Amino acid sequence: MGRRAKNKQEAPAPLHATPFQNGKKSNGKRKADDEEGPRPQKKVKEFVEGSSVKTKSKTEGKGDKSVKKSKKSKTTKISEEEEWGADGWEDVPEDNLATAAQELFNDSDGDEAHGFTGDLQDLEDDEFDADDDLLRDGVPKQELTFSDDESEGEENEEEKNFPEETDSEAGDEDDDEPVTGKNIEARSRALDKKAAREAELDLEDMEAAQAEESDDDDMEEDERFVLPTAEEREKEKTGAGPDVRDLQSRMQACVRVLGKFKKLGAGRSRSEYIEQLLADICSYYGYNEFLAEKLFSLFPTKEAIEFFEANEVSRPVTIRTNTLRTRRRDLAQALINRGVNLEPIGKWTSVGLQVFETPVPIGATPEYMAGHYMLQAASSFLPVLALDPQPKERVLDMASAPGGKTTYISALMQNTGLVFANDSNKARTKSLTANVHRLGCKNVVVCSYDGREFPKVMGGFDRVLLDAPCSGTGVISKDSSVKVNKSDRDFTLLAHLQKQLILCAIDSVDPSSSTGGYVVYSTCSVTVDENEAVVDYALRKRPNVKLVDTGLAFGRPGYKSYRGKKFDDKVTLTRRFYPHVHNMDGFFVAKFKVSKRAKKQAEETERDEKVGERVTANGEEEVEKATFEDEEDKAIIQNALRKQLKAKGIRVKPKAVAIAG
Ligand SMILES: C[S@@+](CC[C@H](N)C(=O)[O-])C[C@H]1O[C@@H](n2cnc3c(N)ncnc32)[C@H](O)[C@@H]1O
Repeated sequence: MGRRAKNKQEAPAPLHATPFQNGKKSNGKRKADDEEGPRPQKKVKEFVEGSSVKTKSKTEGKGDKSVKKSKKSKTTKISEEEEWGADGWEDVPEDNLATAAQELFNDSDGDEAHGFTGDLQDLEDDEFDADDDLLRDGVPKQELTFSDDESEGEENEEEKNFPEETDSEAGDEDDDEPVTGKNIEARSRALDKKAAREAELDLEDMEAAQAEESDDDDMEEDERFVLPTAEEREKEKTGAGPDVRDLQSRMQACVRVLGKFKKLGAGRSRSEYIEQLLADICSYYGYNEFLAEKLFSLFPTKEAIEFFEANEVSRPVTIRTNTLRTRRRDLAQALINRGVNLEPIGKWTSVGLQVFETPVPIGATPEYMAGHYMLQAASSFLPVLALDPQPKERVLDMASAPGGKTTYISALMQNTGLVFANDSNKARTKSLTANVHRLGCKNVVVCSYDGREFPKVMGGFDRVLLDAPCSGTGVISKDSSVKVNKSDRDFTLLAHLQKQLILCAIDSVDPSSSTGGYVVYSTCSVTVDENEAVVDYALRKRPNVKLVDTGLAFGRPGYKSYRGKKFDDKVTLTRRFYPHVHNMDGFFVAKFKVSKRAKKQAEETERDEKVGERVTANGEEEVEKATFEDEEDKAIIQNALRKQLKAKGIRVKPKAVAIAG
């Protein structure tokens, strides 16, 4: 069994077993899987002075050819995104691209490599002939067949040449045989079948494990785990900290006890075990206590550990075909010819490809430079699929930089209509503009306003996407700084901003749009404060909107209640995506239909907005003005305006500073 089926993002795809599954090591079959092929990079932990943790990749420095982000790229990304959380990795830093491109095409003109936005054909014919020949040497030109490309309406000759596979043929597919244009579709089907067989085996394994577990019960009763005493814990803190293995087995033991508390509780309270487990999670994975607890409380105990484990593993490298420039089959063919090992992501997307190995930098191939694809996390396709933009519509992407979703929206609209790509961060609109040009999106207007200024700036949109600034708790595997740099206050402020933005997004929609009238709200965070609580707030503040089905084929329903706070029943229509369940970044998607406001409703909303109520991140109700006319909002908006003016090189009067006392 090769790595591909294992990493394949068929949804919902189970990730590898974690060391904590069933409180036991992963089963033999999974181990065999692991041994056969590379897997997402696991970070190895080094415990330094008790609780602080350093992480490094096992494959670091080994010359591994599998795709991974360079250290430089990671650092740049973190600094760019630390404020708002990473979202996918659409914004491959331009510097990296330029260097990588130059490495790949030493003969080509650096400026052209930067600025080229034309058609690949031009590149192939002119500058890159020699290099392409080199790259193509030894890789015979292959033919490729995809039947599900959205750009294709008719069945073509090539497809007819591939008869349906029988089960046995699919099963006999050899994983080590190279992927070719001809066999890629068959391989994909075979892998689907293998995955299904695997799932069956998993079930059998699980049943066997459960049976084994009950046999073990007597033994477990004899070997009840005893929590360390307060002194022992203190000693651990002041000393060198527990050994990694001891930590692991203590966590396993706590999970096991909490799973069968009545039997194994050993006279201690549940909260004592939870406290110990949380302390160990902080030491082992390197989270601050606040975030560890916040994330832990989202899941049942065993699943929480699976979530934390999945955050230690890189997500698969995925790209989105830009159908404005090419078709997926042609793109796959071109990349395969360069030696790239790839496969369609899954049935739910007709434009996504998953890259397993590549001998060339995937962010600097001629196809990349010519805008044939976007480096884009699979999760980042989802809000756009939910938005479902139609040709000729007027769409607002309210927080759009660096443009992964904007360019997808533009492609789905087939370069017709208008997409307003807004982002309040002027600096980030540079990479947005670059991507818009590279991908040949001609229906996009880039602008830079604070999203809360809409619809005053502009309204009447058929659809609005609010891919909101968030804490990034869904993308910890890409940006581990989130583990330690988020506090309670950050979540309160973010939720406040998200609530303001979502109302503006709703108010920017034309409720009488004949084709649309939708808002999609998404975040790359998994916390309830930033997701269900925001959606619930919008439903209460805008009685003219209702939640509708996202149309996404997978994902878990949103929480109906959380920590004593009950949300609107329809919140279950929202979708949550998790690294440990779907093998993609943690993500949240909600879709609203906006209707006309009844006059009475409009008046009520207006009144409400003057003295409304706000739900804080902790679920407490607070009285506040919901209009953006209160002092706090004014200050924020003023500040944003000052920044914008400064960025435009306009001199701004210094702020009046109140001097206390
Ligand atoms: C999650 S990222 C968006 C990613 C983008 N949708 C994509 O797919 O490439 C959130 C963005 O919100 C922007 N942002 C933060 N506050 C904003 C505001 N008040 N109004 C508009 N944009 C804002 C940030 O600059 C950031 O680029």
